Amino acid sequence: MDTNLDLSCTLVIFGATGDLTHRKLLPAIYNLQYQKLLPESFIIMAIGRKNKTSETYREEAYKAIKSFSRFPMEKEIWDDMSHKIYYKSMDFLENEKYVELESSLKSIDDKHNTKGNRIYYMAVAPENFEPIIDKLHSYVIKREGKTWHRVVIEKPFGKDLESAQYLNSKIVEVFQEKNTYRIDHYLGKEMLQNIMVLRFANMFFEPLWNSKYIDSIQISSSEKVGVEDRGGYYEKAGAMRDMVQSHMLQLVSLIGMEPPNDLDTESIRNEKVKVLKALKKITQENIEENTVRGQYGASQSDKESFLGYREENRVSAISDTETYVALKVFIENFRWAGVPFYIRTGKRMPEKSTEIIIQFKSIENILYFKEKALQPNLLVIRIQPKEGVFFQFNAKEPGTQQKIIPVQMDFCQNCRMGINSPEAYERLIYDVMRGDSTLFARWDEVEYSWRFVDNILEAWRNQKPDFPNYGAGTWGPKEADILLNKDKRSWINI
Ligand SMILES: NC(=O)C1=CN([C@@H]2O[C@H](COP(=O)(O)OP(=O)(O)OC[C@H]3O[C@@H](n4cnc5c(N)ncnc54)[C@H](OP(=O)(O)O)[C@@H]3O)[C@@H](O)[C@H]2O)C=CC1
Ligand SMILES: O=C1O[C@H](COP(=O)(O)O)[C@@H](O)[C@H](O)[C@H]1O
Repeated sequence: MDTNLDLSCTLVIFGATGDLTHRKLLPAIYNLQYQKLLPESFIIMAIGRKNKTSETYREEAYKAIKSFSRFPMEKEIWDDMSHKIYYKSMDFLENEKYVELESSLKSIDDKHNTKGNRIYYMAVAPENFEPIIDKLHSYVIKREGKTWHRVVIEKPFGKDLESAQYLNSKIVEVFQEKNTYRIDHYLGKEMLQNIMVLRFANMFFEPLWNSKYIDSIQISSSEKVGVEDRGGYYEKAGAMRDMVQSHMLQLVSLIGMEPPNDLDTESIRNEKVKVLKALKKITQENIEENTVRGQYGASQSDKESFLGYREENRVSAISDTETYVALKVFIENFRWAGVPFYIRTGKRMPEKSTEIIIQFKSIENILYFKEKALQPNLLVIRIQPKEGVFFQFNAKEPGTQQKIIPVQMDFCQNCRMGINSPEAYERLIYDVMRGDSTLFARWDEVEYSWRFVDNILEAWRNQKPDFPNYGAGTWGPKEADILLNKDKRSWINI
């Protein structure tokens, strides 16, 4: 990466009054400013529908950053940043507003010497991605000299394969692939970036990373929160589109991929996409034995009481939107033949946690046959909230008796003094400025994820689920336990 790159640009945020901008984007930008990573000519053009002045928007941004930033709010840093934030109120479905927008952006370019470079960030509902890009094409974007125009598309990228293909066809009319950043913020998380390092920089993992030594893999991402106030969006998405199509399948790719020839963007993406192409199809014929879906219902205990998904979000009383998914997935290639990848994700679970558990095969118990069955070795990659690596192995319990017990080595990355891991969005926004798309999804990754997910959604459409089927604050429907019990395994909660 060229460290002398000129990062001058205007970041145009569509949806700047929304939840994502407040909780993630503004704090991430402040954190970059805090670390002195932003150039003098870095400007934010915040766009929302609500009527407000740049001054009132700055006050709102200040509060958001104060609440959500990992670095403390410091006057000097905020002063440096705040006067470079502009707000424009516009309905982004109105054509003439784009003429005004271009004129505002032009005067910002001239005043702040941004060189005309721009990032258009789509922090808006998915159905608005295409109309905005279309209008930018007609009224705003002009390719001139060395200036660059990049687009960041939030997820979900489409609602199925067909809509994703359509959206992509519209994007390529305006932006080259190298200027298109399909964001999956999980890829910006520290421990996801660490997966390749763990696998390919350690002699004791890579030789064992295959079906000969690995029994099964569990990838779990649980959230304590419910759908909160995103019911309008979520009702059309569900956990499958919201989490599995993007984040969970990215985790599968990183765990399953072959070593790339090189660490450049395309070599890594080439290997990831091969995993997605090799996923065994789940269709009507095998849906029962490979999938479980759930929706949380109301629950009450001494400590807490929760509304069910339907009441909490005021959606249809017969909504069949899933807030929980568990899958058994196979990668049909030489390395992974026969190794199940169990995936689960859900809202309103007992805790917030994302982790990957690699369960190794049990050793032939020839020597220690008097023992109860020896515990399998486990390698746990902790993504969040604790970041680190945990390894479980067998050892002799101290004492006069021969007793073997599982013991653990636990490396906690974010417990180490002085480590305050960057938020995913910090890294990702910085990468867009630097023109590095390694941690973003290439079109074919999105395409093959949809191919896999669409088959499941199609099969589910043919059956009416019996929802709600798990209580808020529990680990999901009992069928998810049965999914593993049938294979003589169970979910591991470390
Ligand atoms: N929130 C999150 O944690 C995450 C969100 N995402 C994705 O980010 C995107 C944004 O999500 P989120 O911030 O939650 O959504 P919100 O509903 O909170 O925000 C939507 C934004 O779009 C603006 N808007 C809507 N319609 C118009 C219009 N016609 N003209 C101008 N502005 C309009 C709203 O402006 P106004 O309020 O002024 O009406 C608001 O700024 C989505 O694609 C979502 O899937 C992805 C990961 C996490
Ligand atoms: O993309 C999304 O991710 C969040 C979970 O992200 P995390 O970084 O907090 O694990 C999820 O809540 C949201 O529904 C989804 O759109």
